[in-house]
Amino acid sequence: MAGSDYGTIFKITTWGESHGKGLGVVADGCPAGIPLDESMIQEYLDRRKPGQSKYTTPRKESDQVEILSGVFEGKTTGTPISMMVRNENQKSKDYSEIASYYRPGHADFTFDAKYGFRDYRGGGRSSGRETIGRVAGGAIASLFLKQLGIHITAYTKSIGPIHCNMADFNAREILNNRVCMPDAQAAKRAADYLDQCMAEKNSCGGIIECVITGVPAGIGDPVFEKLDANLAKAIFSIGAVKGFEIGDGFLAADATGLTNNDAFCTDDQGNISKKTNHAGGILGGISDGSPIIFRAAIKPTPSIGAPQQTVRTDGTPITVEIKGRHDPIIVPRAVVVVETMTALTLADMILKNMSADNRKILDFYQK
Ligand SMILES: Cc1cc2nc3c(=O)[nH]c(=O)nc-3n(C[C@H](O)[C@H](O)[C@H](O)COP(=O)(O)O)c2cc1C
Ligand SMILES: C=C(O[C@@H]1CC(C(=O)O)=C[C@@H](OP(=O)(O)O)[C@H]1O)C(=O)O
Repeated sequence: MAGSDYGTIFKITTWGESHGKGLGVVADGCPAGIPLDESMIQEYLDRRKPGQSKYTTPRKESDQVEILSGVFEGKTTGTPISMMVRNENQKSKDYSEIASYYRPGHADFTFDAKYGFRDYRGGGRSSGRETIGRVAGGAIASLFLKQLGIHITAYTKSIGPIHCNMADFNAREILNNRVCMPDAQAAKRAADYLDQCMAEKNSCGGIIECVITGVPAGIGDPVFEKLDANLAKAIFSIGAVKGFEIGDGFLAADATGLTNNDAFCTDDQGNISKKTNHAGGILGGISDGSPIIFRAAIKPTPSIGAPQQTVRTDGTPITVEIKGRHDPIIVPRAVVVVETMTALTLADMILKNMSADNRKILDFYQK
């Protein structure tokens, strides 16, 4: 299927469907010599896997990864790294009904419009389960970036009307509570809100924020390959993402030049930095050395049990109560997907940047 590849030098191709035999990724362009084994990938996949709490889909999958190629004696070899996860808990008969109608908010109608035929078992290729390949490939990109001192942290900033109080930010909470919020009190209130939505067979959305530290100034290309443009594309490619903003984002529209501009300054060591970070760490599509900060808006899960109006594939009106095993909220499961798509984008742009400055090329050849 066209559109399943992402990246230029460090690139991935994801494959598989929600109810097929399995899903996976081929990650190519990763430099040789990076320590890698299955447990390092599994750590990331375990943060994404379904069936972990009452706030995720009850579909129980172990999501155990197998590395099929590209790793020898615990290190990447520089050749394509192929990884696979087998589906174990498909209950495809629960989905026979949705073959005959179009779920509001899901991709059923548009897949039929495009291909004239769709794998209706679960979301098929449009299922959130496809993100397994992104997380596995992006885990490698994250490990590549960590050795450069670049760290990516995403978390749930809000769920429905419940927002984290950033004064209470506690990084350990992100992995500790079921909604991945860095504020324990907000996490409790969010859980209550989710209980209420679930009791009404409804779903809700929220916002994921992502902070990247350690990116030096100078990463990203002008014009069509801007770092912020590529991050927006990577994040928008995740199912259910409906908004992206960087730095002050949409609030910048309410600011003036004086309040929005970040003043430059020089520190004690003579390094140039900025006094504030309204820009979110990117100017002219190129990193400016400040932390990169962006947010993604995630819509409510489309497949819900409450009655909804739709039509059958032949156009007859119908009221549906969708069955199957669905996430009551997508946000917490998408946090690690945002992190790993960010890692893939940055790893690729850093590798592309190696040829940007003749001084660096001369340095390499004159050594
Ligand atoms: C991690 C993840 C889990 C998801 N879980 C569900 C789910 O359980 N049920 C559902 O209807 N949609 C779920 N989605 C959202 C759909 O995949 C998505 O809404 C659908 O593909 C339509 O794409 P769009 O919302 O980007 O237009 C999930 C998405 C992600 C990223
Ligand atoms: C199983 C996962 O989440 C699935 C994402 C999803 C969707 O429509 O996006 C729908 C449900 O599964 P199915 O495709 O069987 O309907 C979720 O359970 C997963 O992400 O691993």
